[in-house]
Amino acid sequence: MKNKSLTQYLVEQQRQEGVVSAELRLLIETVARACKAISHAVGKGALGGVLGSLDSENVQGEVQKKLDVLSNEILLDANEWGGHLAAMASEEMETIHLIPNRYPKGEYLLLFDPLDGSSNIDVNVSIGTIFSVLRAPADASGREIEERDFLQPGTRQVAAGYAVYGPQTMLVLTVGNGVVGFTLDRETGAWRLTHDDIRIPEQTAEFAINMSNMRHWEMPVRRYIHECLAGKEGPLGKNYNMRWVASMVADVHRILSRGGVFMYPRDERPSGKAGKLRLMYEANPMSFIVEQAGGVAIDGEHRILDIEPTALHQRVGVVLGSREEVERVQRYHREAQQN
Ligand SMILES: O=P(O)(O)OC[C@H]1O[C@](O)(COP(=O)(O)O)[C@@H](O)[C@@H]1O
Repeated sequence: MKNKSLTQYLVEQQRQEGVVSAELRLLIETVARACKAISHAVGKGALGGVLGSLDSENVQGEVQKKLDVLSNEILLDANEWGGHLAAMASEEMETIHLIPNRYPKGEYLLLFDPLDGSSNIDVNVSIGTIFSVLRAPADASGREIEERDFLQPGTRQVAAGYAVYGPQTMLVLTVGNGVVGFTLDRETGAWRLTHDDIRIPEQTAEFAINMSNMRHWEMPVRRYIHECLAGKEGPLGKNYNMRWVASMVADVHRILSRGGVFMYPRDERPSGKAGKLRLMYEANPMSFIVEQAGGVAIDGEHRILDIEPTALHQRVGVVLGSREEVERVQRYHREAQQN
């Protein structure tokens, strides 16, 4: 049977489930089109002159890669004029991006990490784009959108997704009605539904963490990883495998495909306490997807989606994936507090 297109899927969600408005459908299709353009740029690599770094740094103080900036521009240009957005925010921009006055405004706010896993760009390893969609607050109508309008907990997201640029280009999406995956047909340029109702297995024996930071992790995470490393002879009674791509998109995609636990924990140093990953455009969209696929996502102790954001570029600890393992880490945090 022919695989459904992204448009067909969204129209069905609009008609049958009522979870997607016409404006949200346009928004998601526009983001998907932009991801297709980013995928083309990524695919050209050195032939397109897109590899390497620029002299600039982003708001996080990280050196910007050419593809970071290009992907950011592709997403801004694609989403400015359609009339579906009130404003955008990006990892690559210090402050929010208002829709220019020459274009009509819509009711949604779009946040994105245009190219996640930048350190993998030049070495031809999977990278991705992450996005999150919120509604502009009702009291924002008739006035200019401000940064505080974006500071909503992840539970308010109406859609979230990522594109992974790997051996295949895929778009994984939730509109709050489960998780689905589309594969880009490179011959026709269409997104085709290939992964219906993605579910994360509850149990796993695979973890993903940057082991080089072990000395900085908070104690409950150290305890958990020590137990994983102890294998069959240890308290967990099974041998674990480890994977770390260093692109959150690729690591989370593997976990959605075959289970596992992904961790970028808070650390013990005062300077690093909050973690590395960004709440609004990395942790929140991924947590929404993971929960919709039956998994769990916490900052160590608390559900990530319940966090009340205080800043656009806020960082957060992340432990997400298969239910049993994530709940174990959470339990270790509780036990550490009781002692
Ligand atoms: O290099 P590290 O410390 O292992 O960090 C890898 C993590 O950083 C990230 O790449 C985020 O950084 P960028 O958004 O700058 O690419 C995550 O995708 C990944 O999980």
